[in-house]
Amino acid sequence: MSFRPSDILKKNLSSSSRSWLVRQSRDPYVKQRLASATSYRSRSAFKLLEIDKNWGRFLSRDEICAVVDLGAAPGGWSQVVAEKLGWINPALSDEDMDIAPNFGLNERARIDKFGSWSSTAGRGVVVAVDLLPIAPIPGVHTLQMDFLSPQAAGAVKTALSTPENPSGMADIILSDMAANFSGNRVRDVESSLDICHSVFQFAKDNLHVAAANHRTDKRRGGTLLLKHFEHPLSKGFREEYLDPNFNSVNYIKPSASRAGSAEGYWLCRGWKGLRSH
Ligand SMILES: C[S@@+](CC[C@H](N)C(=O)[O-])C[C@H]1O[C@@H](n2cnc3c(N)ncnc32)[C@H](O)[C@@H]1O
Repeated sequence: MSFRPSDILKKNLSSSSRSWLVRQSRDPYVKQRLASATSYRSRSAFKLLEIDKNWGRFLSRDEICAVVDLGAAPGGWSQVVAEKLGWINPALSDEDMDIAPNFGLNERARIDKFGSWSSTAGRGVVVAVDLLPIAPIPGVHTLQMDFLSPQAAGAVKTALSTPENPSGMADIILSDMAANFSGNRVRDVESSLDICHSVFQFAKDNLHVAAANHRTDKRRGGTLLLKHFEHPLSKGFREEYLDPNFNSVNYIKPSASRAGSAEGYWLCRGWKGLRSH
């Protein structure tokens, strides 16, 4: 499938729509995603693949068995996680995948070789939440709801509680949630911070704490990957809530994230289990 706006189409569009179309048509990640109907559903998937690859492949560790994906629609991140947990057949091994700098190009090779994604028996549970519907993904339990609603935490907890994960605790919480842009910078940052606070509250009650005895149980403190928008208020949030409660917090701007966007991610590793907020 190609994505090149025709001259007639370009002539009839507003200048902002025209530049959007041109930008899309030149974007290597958009091209890659459109190359196959069975490939990742979102351009965002390449951000998660890049972060995982550059930060210790935290999605693939053996002990990972419960992952929450917040703001998951259309499902690109959930596809990546389902693949890492073995729910989607990774026809090529991780070693074969040379994600950077041409993120996902081996995905094309994988699809060419095997025809389409195929599902297998994986491990663990993935819970994906969004206001919008998410088409089924093997191994992923989807919840269509507002994560900021009072019912959300309980619903996610129930979905996480499986015979394999009786505590209902999460090993990894991912949040790519973003409210629709209003165009008002202050309001947009405030909505992003509301989301960050709500995700932190959920993490506080539901992220695995490191196992007390590392010799018998290798489980580390849980991981939180949290999208936010750069702003002094966001920096304050990080200093007050994230830095004291995780062993490490890193700011990441993946190359698949558009340079002009203020979005960034905090990768917070080693939840300490403090309950001070
Ligand atoms: C950038 S998209 C996520 C893309 C996704 N990571 C992927 O790879 O397909 C952000 C999502 O956040 C969702 N969202 C925003 N506010 C939300 C809320 N309060 N509750 C649940 N989802 C929300 C939006 O509906 C949108 O689908």
